[in-house]
Amino acid sequence: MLGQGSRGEAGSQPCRARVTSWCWCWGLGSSCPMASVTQHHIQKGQNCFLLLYATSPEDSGEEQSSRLFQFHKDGFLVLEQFFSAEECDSMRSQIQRIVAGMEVPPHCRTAFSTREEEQLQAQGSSDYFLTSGDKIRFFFEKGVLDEKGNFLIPKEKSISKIGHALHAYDPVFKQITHSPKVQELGRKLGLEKPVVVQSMYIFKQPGIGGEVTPHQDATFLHTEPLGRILGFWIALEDATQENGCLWFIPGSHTNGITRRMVRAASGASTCVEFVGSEPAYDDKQFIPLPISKGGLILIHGEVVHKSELNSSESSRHAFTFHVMEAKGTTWSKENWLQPTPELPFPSLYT
Ligand SMILES: O=C(O)CCC(=O)C(=O)O
Ligand SMILES: [Fe+2]
Repeated sequence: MLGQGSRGEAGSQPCRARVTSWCWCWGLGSSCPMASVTQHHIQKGQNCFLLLYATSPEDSGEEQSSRLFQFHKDGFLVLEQFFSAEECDSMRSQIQRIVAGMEVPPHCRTAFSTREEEQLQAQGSSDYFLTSGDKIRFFFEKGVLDEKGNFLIPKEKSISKIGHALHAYDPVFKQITHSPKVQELGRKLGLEKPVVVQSMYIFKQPGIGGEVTPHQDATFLHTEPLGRILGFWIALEDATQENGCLWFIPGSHTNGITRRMVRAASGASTCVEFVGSEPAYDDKQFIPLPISKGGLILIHGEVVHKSELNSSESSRHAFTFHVMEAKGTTWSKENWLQPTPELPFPSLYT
């Protein structure tokens, strides 16, 4: 079984060694005995995973090692059938119950978007968004509300996402987030003190589910140093190119971030603002990652990813949560999302 335990010696000739074990390297630089191997063999970035080379063949776990190698290389990893159909259905049923009981005052009905201008207009000016980190709140697609916040289409078809604390306050999502297999994966990833910072249920409604423009999650969830954020994205239905699966730029997680969303100074007209800008990526750099219901995609906090408008007739529901390795990490006080006395970021390992 692959684990963190078998710390083999760092060979000076890593290419000849067999990669059988690994841990998360937090960019410890020269104090890390494996740093030279990492830099030589994996990537040049400061924040990267560190492969360890096992000394004994019994430790193998080659398949998992090669998957992890792929994760380090690409910045994302697909784990098919991580959750069962029943687990996916239980999340879907639970969200139906939550939506049935939804009450959102008209003035709180804001559209969710990752387009910068819209974000500043809608989320950025909205306290409803800014204080949603420790709540279960509802965000809507563009064009589904009139000026007074009345629904133009049935409300259950108008929701874009629910966030940002299902993992803490809803029993079904809490159980999934902290499920033994997620915890085991965290341990295999070498996470020592992982905390859950946010969660979202994303609907990608048929016909109107909006695009999520290219971004890096660390733009919104900034840490010092970088490299401490990991997204868990769970397909609750088959995600295809037609209904808006995720797309990634492989290897784009190694060059830091280009943009940050920060809390604006008090008195500003919006609650958040952007510092820096997202480069214009070439569409050809992205690869689609279709995945079946129950699949899990691990998303490195700095990998560039997006999803397109869902113009199909099938929805594309997903549950996603983000974890931070809290050991030796500072959460930015400028992030829109802040831990609160009611909800300090909970440990993944509970
Ligand atoms: O589900 C999507 O379309 C986008 C999700 C995403 O960007 C994320 O979970 O980090
Ligand atoms: Fe994202």
